[in-house]
Amino acid sequence: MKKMFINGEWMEASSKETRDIINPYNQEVIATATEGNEVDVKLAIAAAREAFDQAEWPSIPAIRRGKIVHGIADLIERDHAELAELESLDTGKTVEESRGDMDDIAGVFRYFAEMADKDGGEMIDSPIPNSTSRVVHEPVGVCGQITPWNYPLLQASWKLAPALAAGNTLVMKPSEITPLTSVKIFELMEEAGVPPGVVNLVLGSGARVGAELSANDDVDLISFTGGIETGKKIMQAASSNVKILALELGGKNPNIVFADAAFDTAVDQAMNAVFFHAGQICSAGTRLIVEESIHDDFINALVDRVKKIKLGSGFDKSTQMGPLISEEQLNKVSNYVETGKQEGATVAVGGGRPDDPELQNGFFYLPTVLTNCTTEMRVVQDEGFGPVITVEKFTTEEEAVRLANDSIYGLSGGVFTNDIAKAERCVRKMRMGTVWINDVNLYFPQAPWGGYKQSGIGRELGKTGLEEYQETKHIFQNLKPEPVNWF
Ligand SMILES: NC(=O)c1ccc[n+]([C@@H]2O[C@H](COP(=O)([O-])OP(=O)(O)OC[C@H]3O[C@@H](n4cnc5c(N)ncnc54)[C@H](O)[C@@H]3O)[C@@H](O)[C@H]2O)c1
Ligand SMILES: C[N+](C)(C)CC=O
Repeated sequence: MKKMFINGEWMEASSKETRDIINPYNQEVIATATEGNEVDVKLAIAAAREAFDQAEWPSIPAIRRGKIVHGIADLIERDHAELAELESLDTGKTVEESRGDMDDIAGVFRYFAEMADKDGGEMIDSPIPNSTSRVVHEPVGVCGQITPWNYPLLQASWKLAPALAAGNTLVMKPSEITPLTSVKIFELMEEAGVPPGVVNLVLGSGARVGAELSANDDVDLISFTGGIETGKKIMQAASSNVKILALELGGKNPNIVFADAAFDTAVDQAMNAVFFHAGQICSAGTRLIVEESIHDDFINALVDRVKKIKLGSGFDKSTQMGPLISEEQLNKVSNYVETGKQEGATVAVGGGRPDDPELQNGFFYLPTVLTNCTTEMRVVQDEGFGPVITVEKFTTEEEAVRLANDSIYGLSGGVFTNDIAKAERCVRKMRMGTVWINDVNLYFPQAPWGGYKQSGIGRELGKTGLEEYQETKHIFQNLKPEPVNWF
């Protein structure tokens, strides 16, 4: 039984309800998790509140907090193989991808561990005679953290590491369908010496655990990664006590390919942009925008390679793409492609489930390329969150940028060209939080991550990722106090 971690103790939900955790490759039950509700999350929030207000964790020297966060990274490296396998079992992604995630995750804990004691505040040149003025950063308090199923531990690490380094206490709610690595990281945080009550884990649904965490007045900050509609609900709930809010939402990310780009690299990267983790990536380059003069050759080359993508178990070394996460997601992607067909898109390859008998129990969908797409189509505007690329054409640089920006989202985008001045002009006009020139889907702890427009509010990672978990305080000191005699 996968349990919750509240106030330093592993426990079952008060209701004793449970949930089966399903392997998306074959629908086998791989674990049973206790299913929390409002009662459990209130208990966890009370523990986090007390741990913060007693102030042991927020007030220990930051260098000691940093050492504990480094210790968590050490344990992730020690248990790297086990964590990667758990993540693949739970999500269906290839073990190779999960290993890469675990490297990134250890790096995120190290990055924020190093930052913990580097902020000594800032002196301000006070305009008032005989005074000092300085700015210090302090932890925000109790943080609620809600994560999605597509990168369960990676998205959790982007929240846990900075929150801890900055001296906060927290309650995390992972996706109810992929809790395995989140449970494991809480075991590792306990082993690393994080004091009781500082980190709390509540398992359960968004509608019950997530909603309570977002609305509860004892929570000072809510950090959410997930879909846009859930983000809007959380924003409303968080208004109850004017919580600090950080939202990492969806994307519908353009990938512009100019005729002068290195052709084979651009084809290769157009695939990397979207077929990792079966396209279930917020920053997946699902909108391919290709210059008309190379469009037909580009699509032919792309389709040739897409046909060869090997689907299968994430544990099979020859597998290049695993299943979708759930039946619900499979239906969503199938309906999305059907919508595209009705709108006039052409299926150049894929467009359905594979007929390989070995894949019938898994939630597999073929890698798919839809051509003849135009910006107003739903398939070009909606986040499908599956292995599907839509292809649009352009003739001028201005048109390419205009198409790329024609979206409610603004998470990420790519530009492929050998003309660096053109690339620079384009990326400066693209309204997205991350833009790549001649590359796709790269992120690392040192650089901020987040969205423009409806892709979110705030930034994770980088210096800003720590600041998200800090309050800013101005301290003014009168060095020569005496009566003012105004009244
Ligand atoms: N911007 C990013 O960095 C980023 C990263 C990963 C995923 N995502 C986005 O996440 C989405 C896929 O993940 P998902 O399907 O798990 O998203 P989701 O919004 O359905 O669920 C995310 C989390 O929110 C919880 N939740 C659901 N309803 C809730 C409510 N009313 N109140 C509080 N919590 C609630 C869920 O239980 C889950 O833990 C995609 O849109 C993807 O683009 C964004
Ligand atoms: C943020 N990222 C790219 C790691 C995962 C998005 O789904």
